[in-house]
Amino acid sequence: MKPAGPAEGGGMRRPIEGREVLRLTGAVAAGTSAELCAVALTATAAWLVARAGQHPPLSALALAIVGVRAFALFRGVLRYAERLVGHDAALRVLAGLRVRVYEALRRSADPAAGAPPRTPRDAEAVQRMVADVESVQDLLLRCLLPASVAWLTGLAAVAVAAVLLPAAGAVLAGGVVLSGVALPALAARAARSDARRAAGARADLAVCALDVRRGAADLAAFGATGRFAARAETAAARLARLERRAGAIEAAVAALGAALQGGTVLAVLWTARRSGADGVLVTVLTLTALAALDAVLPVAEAARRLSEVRPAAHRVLGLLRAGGRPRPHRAFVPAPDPRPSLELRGVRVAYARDGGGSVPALDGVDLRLPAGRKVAVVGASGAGKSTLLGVLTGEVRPEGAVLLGDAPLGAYDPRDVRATVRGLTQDAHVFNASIRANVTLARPGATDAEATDAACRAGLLDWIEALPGGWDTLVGDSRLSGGQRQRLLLARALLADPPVLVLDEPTEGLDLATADRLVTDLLTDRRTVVLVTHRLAPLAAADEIVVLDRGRVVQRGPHRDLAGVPGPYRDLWATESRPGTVPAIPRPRA
Ligand SMILES: Nc1ncnc2c1ncn2[C@@H]1O[C@H](COP(=O)(O)OP(=O)(O)OP(=O)(O)O)[C@@H](O)[C@H]1O
Repeated sequence: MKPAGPAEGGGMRRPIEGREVLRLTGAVAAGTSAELCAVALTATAAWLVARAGQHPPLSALALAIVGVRAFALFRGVLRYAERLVGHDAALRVLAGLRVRVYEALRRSADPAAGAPPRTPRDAEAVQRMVADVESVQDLLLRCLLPASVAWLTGLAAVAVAAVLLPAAGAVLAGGVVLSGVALPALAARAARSDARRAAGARADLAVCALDVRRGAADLAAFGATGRFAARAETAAARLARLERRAGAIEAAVAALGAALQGGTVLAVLWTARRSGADGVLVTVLTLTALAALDAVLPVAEAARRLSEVRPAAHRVLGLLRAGGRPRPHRAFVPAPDPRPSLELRGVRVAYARDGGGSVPALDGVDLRLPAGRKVAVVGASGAGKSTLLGVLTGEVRPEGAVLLGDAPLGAYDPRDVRATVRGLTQDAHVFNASIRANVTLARPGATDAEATDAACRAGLLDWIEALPGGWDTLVGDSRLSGGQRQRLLLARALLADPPVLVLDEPTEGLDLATADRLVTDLLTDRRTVVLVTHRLAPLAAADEIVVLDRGRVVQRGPHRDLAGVPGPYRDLWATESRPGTVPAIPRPRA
């Protein structure tokens, strides 16, 4: 049994590590100190002006003058320190979070480790998760940090005011609660429903814009550009309306905040005067209240942003919880033989339908693959061919039994399964890297001779050698023709050299002669091969051909038998043998 990787089986850690919590606390401390310096600066300056009006000796003002200078200086320095420490902590949290989220995504997408089959929306979900992680930065820097600083500053200002004049302290406390708690709650509530609607409108606009951009040529050819552009414009107008509304709410919250600040300042002034405090104290308390509310009012903006980023933060946390939950320790059976048999018994796969219910992609499929057997799978589009390969590789978990050697496929370490059954599946990817890196990805230790041999068998070598950059030429999905891409992926699959090779349409995009030569070569290989193909000409070399229709095996046997009996295979064979016809499996009538 192989040792588990560093992240495998790791328990759920806190979303933010202890050291980052310490850094963030430091940022809050620096931010609060900066805001307190600002409040103290206003209060001291107020005292200085009011006291100076009484014409005291200069020495009586000296300390306050020094205080004003010191508070102004420290305010700047501390604000800088807050930005520095806060951003440093947030970026560190983000860096750690990214690694853990990708790890959790990897685990949650590993079907062999218990993940559900992939859905077409998986890529969308991964993209959204990447954006979600970025929004955690906003959560820290624009929500939690400013809100903590504001509340602590408000609390300290209320305490100081209460010491100077308890009644004024009580009034200021009321103003702080209204501006720091009630107003933010209101702002968050208004923003929440707006954010939901705006997110929907933004997604609609993105889909429309993507359709117009990607399908520009088709739309122009069919004269439908105007209709699709109008759809995009409607979506854009709806988004603009929502954004204008959000702007109006933001302005209303700011106005309400200013009114609360003004009201609190006037109330403190009135209370201080009524309590008989001297003019200097009244001035100090009034301006302290003004500065304290200046510090507290940003909580409303933080709350508004919080309601925008909260769904994203929930999704990240949910993923970390699901992906980081300790997996029960599983004892795997030892790796299979170097040339194992593979068998499906009564295999059934049903995919969930969007509107509810499920649709069977495979229904009671049996398949025996003793070591070295060559099987071709044919059938109409949607018949279940790719799903069948997914079951063999462990990507799709079916009902029924899948035996690798003597043990169920699920009893093996997923890494052993991957090393034993693999090949070319429909979602294989060409990376933006050199041809060499793309081909040897399957076996990083492969020698040049082995890579050359795989490329030669895949019919790729002549093309590589004709390139000025040869094996070091940079490629990527968008820089290759369909045939080049397929051959490159096939070379990678051949170099992997697994005991059971599964190939989904390996000859797609190749000319017929090359495709037939390639399939014949694959079907005379020493290993087990399961091949999905639409081209029947070279299938005489296969031990068995399995014809699928709507998830069921409707015919099976060698080419010479199937081609001689009435049925979908003979129909297809007749069509393919007729010159100038496009092969296609006809569906038997239901
Ligand atoms: N992830 C999925 N979610 C929902 N339905 C799916 C999913 N994958 C496949 N299906 C459905 O299962 C059925 C079998 O699909 P599968 O891809 O196995 O067919 P196929 O024979 O390989 O088709 P093709 O030749 O077009 O690739 C189809 O009806 C398809 O729509």
